[in-house]
Amino acid sequence: MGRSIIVALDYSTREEIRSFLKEFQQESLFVKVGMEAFYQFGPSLVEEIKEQDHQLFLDLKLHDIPNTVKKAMKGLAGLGVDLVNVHAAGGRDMMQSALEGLEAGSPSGKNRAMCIGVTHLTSTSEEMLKQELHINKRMKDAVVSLASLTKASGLDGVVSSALEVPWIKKACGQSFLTVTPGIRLEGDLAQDQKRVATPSKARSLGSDFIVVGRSITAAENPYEAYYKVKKDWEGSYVS
Ligand SMILES: O=c1ccn([C@@H]2O[C@H](COP(=O)(O)O)[C@@H](O)[C@H]2O)c(=O)[nH]1
Repeated sequence: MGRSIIVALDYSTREEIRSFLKEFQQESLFVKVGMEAFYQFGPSLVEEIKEQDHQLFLDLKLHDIPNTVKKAMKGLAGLGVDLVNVHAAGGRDMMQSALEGLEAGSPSGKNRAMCIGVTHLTSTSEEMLKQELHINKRMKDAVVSLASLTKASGLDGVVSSALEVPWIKKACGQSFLTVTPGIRLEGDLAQDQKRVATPSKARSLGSDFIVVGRSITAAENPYEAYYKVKKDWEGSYVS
């Protein structure tokens, strides 16, 4: 898996998802289906996207007891997605069970999907970490602590903000994947995101994947916005 942009398909209708993807018939994208789309449109949406040869991150952030997560992951593995995730706060047993379920459910002859752990959501601020979650650590230390647990549990990487990537790579190694949402083009509103970076900043900090939703999907012309993000991420226009 090379460094790339993952487009969050957070649309409220299936038609909007279809018309976005229609613009990219000549190009294979890496897209993300999250709770909003999956809970409405289900596995058939995943199948439809995979048939178009796009890579797919199914972002359902599983967080439950180990047995439940193992069985849920076994079911998701059958969908043939490329990347799945769990909340690292579920702990080592839960994360290892997720991997067991993923391996058990993967189509025979195919590699299992990559599995990553969500550290602290990019909508969490330093203040919220202390005041609401009662974690008396700096954000970077709290994120590295969950990243190290994720690595020790055998997962392939983490979700964090781009701002913590250098510390994660230092603690967990360069090949440990960092998938970073909270991406905004210069001048875009952060909205509910608290730990944000531009695509070029994320790249310079070492992110492997940036996850971009509203800067693309809510733009007047999402197709052009995708290439604007790509230009900032790669440093040159590729179309
Ligand atoms: O910590 C996290 C984990 C996941 N997300 C998801 O990424 C996208 C970001 O959307 P934007 O519109 O670019 O803000 C969204 O699907 C989230 O569920 C995240 O933002 N932070």
